[in-house]
Amino acid sequence: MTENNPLNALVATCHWIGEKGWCPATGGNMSLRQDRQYCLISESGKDKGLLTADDFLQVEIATNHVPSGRTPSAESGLHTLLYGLYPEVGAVLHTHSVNSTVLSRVERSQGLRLQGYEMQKSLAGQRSHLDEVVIPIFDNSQDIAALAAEIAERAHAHPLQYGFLVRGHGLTCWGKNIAEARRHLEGLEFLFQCELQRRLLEAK
Ligand SMILES: CSCCC(=O)C(=O)COP(=O)(O)O
Ligand SMILES: [Zn+2]
Repeated sequence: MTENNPLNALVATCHWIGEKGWCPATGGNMSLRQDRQYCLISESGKDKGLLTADDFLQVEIATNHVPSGRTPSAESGLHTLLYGLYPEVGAVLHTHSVNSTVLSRVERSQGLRLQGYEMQKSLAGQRSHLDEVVIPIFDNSQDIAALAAEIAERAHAHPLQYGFLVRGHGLTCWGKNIAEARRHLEGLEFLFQCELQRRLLEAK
């Protein structure tokens, strides 16, 4: 996967996500930072496994203004929140996998604790399975502005890393570029599957 053309790399990543089955129907949304002021976000209501470059709309990070007048993702406010909070974030991927949807409901606290997995090292800066990685969980809301405000509030107390879950909804994860966002997505999805299976087996 080349990032000589980041938009092409993002489109290829969307197709890969579609093949994985992590964005059924019209679920999910994806974006790419253009610069400090603007990002490109997928258009609302499309099958994200079939996106083309024309399906990405420019959105102003500070205001959510869309110069084209078209309709970007209903969850654009979560993407622009991340770009606004963290200048190092270069790409954001939001998916609706079965594992992220179920695990975020089974885990009733405000964070999913992952520990003991070698694959934690797929996440930037993680060096040992002995360390604990906590993926925050937020209750789902149809009010994206309110959800973004809640996430921002928690992020000020505990800076966000890698991704967060929205309960019964899915995963939003990111990276400094598309390759890193994609690695975080694949790593987290693997960890979610392991954790769900572990809980199922240990409950017997
Ligand atoms: C059946 S998808 C419900 C909306 C959603 O959660 C999502 O991720 C897709 O919304 P978008 O506006 O980005 O198409
Ligand atoms: Zn969603």
